[in-house]
Amino acid sequence: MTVASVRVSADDPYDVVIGHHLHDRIPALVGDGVRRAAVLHPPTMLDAAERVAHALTAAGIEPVKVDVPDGEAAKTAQVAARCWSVLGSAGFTRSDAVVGIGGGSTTDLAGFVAATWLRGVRLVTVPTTLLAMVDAAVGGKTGINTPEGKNLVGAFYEPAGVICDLDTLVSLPVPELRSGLAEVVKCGFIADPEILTLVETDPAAALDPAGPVLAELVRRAVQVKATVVSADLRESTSVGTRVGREALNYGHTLGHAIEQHEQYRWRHGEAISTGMVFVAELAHRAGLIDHQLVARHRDLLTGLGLPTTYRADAYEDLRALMAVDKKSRGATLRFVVLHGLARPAILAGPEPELLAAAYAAVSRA
Ligand SMILES: NC(=O)c1ccc[n+]([C@@H]2O[C@H](COP(=O)([O-])OP(=O)(O)OC[C@H]3O[C@@H](n4cnc5c(N)ncnc54)[C@H](O)[C@@H]3O)[C@@H](O)[C@H]2O)c1
Ligand SMILES: O=C(O)C(=O)C[C@@H](O)[C@H](O)[C@H](O)COP(=O)(O)O
Ligand SMILES: [Zn+2]
Repeated sequence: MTVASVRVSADDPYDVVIGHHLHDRIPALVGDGVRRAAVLHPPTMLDAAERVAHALTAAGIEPVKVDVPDGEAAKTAQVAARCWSVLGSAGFTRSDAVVGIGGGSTTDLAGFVAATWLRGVRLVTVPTTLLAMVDAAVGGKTGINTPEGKNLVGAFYEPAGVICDLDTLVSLPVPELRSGLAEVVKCGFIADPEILTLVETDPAAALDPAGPVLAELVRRAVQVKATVVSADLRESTSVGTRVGREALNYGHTLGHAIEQHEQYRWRHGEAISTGMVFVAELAHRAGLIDHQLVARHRDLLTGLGLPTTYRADAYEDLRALMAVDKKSRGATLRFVVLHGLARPAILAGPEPELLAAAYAAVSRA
């Protein structure tokens, strides 16, 4: 049953289908002319991958299951190379396809493998975490990490379609739901304040994987992402303070630095949560937003059980890690900030004192 279908209209339009019992639709999306499909999945999604493999077989498509490491450990050059070897040994051609079923780590890797094998084979993403449904599996950013930083190697490569089966969220641990909600809340601050109202009105309902509130939050967040990506797929339209796709990076400059500093022990959404409060503090100190909007960030995110502080002694390390952020231009750090609710903009090269003061406001001993 489809709850909503959201179109992404960038280079090659495709739909993000949100609903229940949707996995039967995967073979049709993989495509008629396709002979074989590699099904990349983490160990936690083995059963789901087997069901998908069964459905593909029934549709006359030969499945090749590829078990990839769980979590961030999947996003390495070594794992990508292992996937290329599997495709190479199986003789995958351009009439074959890649399906990524799992969280954002799996769909980022699967997308990168699909983008790079033979310079591009068909890709279908099947996100099974909240975070991947509302963000990672949608919009064509694919990639892996390097020792120097997060997502430093990758490609913009669009899927042929995205299947968000809400039923899979029922087995998702609560901390993973919270992490996904951080990206949902991000969409609220940058574009759709109704998201914030829904979460503030009933945070427990937002965390109920089987309830209607979460389904509505998924639809709204996917719509925000689709609108932004449709206007600026390759993140190339920011000029001066005006921001394009980079708006989706709200909270990510510090967030990615924290993830790397923690050697990926923090979940992505947890790091982004602290990162959002940090840029709200930065925008406030730059005279762009009032303190009530900063407090709204803190209250909403703590209300969801997400972190909003980080170690005071890590500041110098984090500054160095932020320098490799993709938004940097030369030595100039660029941050996505708000000029008001749902008014994202770029703040380039803030004074070191301003940065340090904003960090002090989110730091703890
Ligand atoms: N490409 C993009 O635009 C984009 C956007 C946002 C985030 N990301 C990336 O996504 C990654 C984070 O994704 P994530 O939060 O989904 O983490 P994840 O992929 O590591 O998944 C989190 C955990 O949930 C488990 N899991 C997945 N589905 C499950 C289910 N239905 N039931 C039980 N357990 C399940 C996984 O095995 C894993 O242990 C990060 O690498 C981040 O950089 C990419
Ligand atoms: O889709 C985008 O664009 C985003 O920035 C979404 C982010 O939530 C996501 O974490 C993305 O992977 C970050 O991209 P990066 O370019 O900063 O690596
Ligand atoms: Zn993110």
